[in-house]
Amino acid sequence: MANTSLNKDKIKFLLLEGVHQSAIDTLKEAGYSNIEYLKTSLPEDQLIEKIKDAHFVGIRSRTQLTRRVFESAEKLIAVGCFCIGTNQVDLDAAQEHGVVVFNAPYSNTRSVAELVIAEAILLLRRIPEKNFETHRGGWGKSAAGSYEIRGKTLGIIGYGSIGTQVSVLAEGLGMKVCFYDVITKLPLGNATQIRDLNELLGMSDIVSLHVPELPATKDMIGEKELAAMKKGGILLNASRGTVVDIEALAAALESGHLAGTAIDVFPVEPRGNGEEFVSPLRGHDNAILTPHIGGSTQEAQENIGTEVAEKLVKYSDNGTTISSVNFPEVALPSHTETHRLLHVHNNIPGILSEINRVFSENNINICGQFLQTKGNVGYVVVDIDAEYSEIALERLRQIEGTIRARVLF
Ligand SMILES: NC(=O)c1ccc[n+]([C@@H]2O[C@H](COP(=O)([O-])OP(=O)(O)OC[C@H]3O[C@@H](n4cnc5c(N)ncnc54)[C@H](O)[C@@H]3O)[C@@H](O)[C@H]2O)c1
Ligand SMILES: O=C(O)[C@H](O)COP(=O)(O)O
Repeated sequence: MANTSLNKDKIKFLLLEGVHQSAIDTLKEAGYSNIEYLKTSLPEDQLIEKIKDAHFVGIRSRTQLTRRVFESAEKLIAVGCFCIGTNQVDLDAAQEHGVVVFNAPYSNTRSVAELVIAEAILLLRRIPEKNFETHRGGWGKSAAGSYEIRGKTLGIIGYGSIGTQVSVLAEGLGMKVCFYDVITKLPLGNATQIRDLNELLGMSDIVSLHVPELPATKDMIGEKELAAMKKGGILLNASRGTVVDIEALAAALESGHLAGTAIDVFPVEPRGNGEEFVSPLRGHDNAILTPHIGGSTQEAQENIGTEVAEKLVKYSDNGTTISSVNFPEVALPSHTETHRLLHVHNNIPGILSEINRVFSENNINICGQFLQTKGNVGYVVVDIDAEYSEIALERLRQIEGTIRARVLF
């Protein structure tokens, strides 16, 4: 088991939002026992108090890690997003404070893809309305407005990890698939890339959104885009709530322009279970509304727990930052018989020579050195003889532009 300069029982992990038990198991197996576990997210002020003595924090999509939070989190060295999205984290502020952010880019993608396909079938058969009607004592046996999925056209917006899986599953069911993406993508199966969003909207029976939350995707589907969809079309959104203008969607359902919708993510979501969900879509029988559970399956959550916890352990034990979303990526070998210095600094000219001066002036032999920069931050890792690590660490911390430095034994 690798050693850290601080005893492992002093390294505190704060895990929020009920991340899976597999995360705790992974941390404990690696020797980390100082774990505070909360089932919910925390509002900013409470989070600021809790995070003060944490070295690592684990969150899901609900916890907002703002600049203010990073300013108070003096001990924090890494964030684990136990989900795909990282839009809830101020990544620039994290970088400026030398905090590495990891996520789980793939583990829940299959769960989202399965949900989307299931919703498409249910909406084409008008099951949500029939379900409500039957529960109310009605009996609406009719084929009117009900269709097979076979032969229908699915338009995917955002052909990434989830969009591509939806594409493959849809083709397996006999659908025609087209997609729109800002990047030229290799189509899987017989899918076709369409360069114009309006064209895709006009040719699809079902439109499914799989883009990230970005300024460019905010209200990407509004009144104009909904009008460009086929009459009787179906809209699915399991990406981010900001992507669809929800008032315009409600209007498109009310006017009968759309036959149905399934929405898993909303512009404003309750902060936790128990808080009322408010939306203009409530009360529409042809709208499947789910509480942001696209990735909420046992399989996905267990895999995410292990994946992200392993990344945090690796960074703590060894300094590796591979697959970080905001930090220079460095894959490091293990360091037996040497001590490892980790130096995070502002990416400014001359800082590497300042770092190397510490070793040359103190006659310290460098056994291994790794450097990577990303944006405004640089990350240098230096393996040296154990006896010199304390003095070198002290000197490295004095270099102007240093954000954070630590040593691994
Ligand atoms: N509902 C849930 O529980 C749930 C679960 C997992 C992921 N998600 C969300 O799903 C989304 C997609 O996830 P992913 O893993 O497929 O992401 P990804 O990064 O693999 O794919 C996103 C795709 O969108 C494309 N894109 C970006 N901007 C675009 C634009 N303006 N127009 C068209 N295409 C654009 C990208 O080029 C990329 O191909 C993310 O927002 C993620 O947070 C939601
Ligand atoms: O970004 C994600 O992976 C999804 O939005 C799921 O987030 P969750 O873990 O908070 O359900």
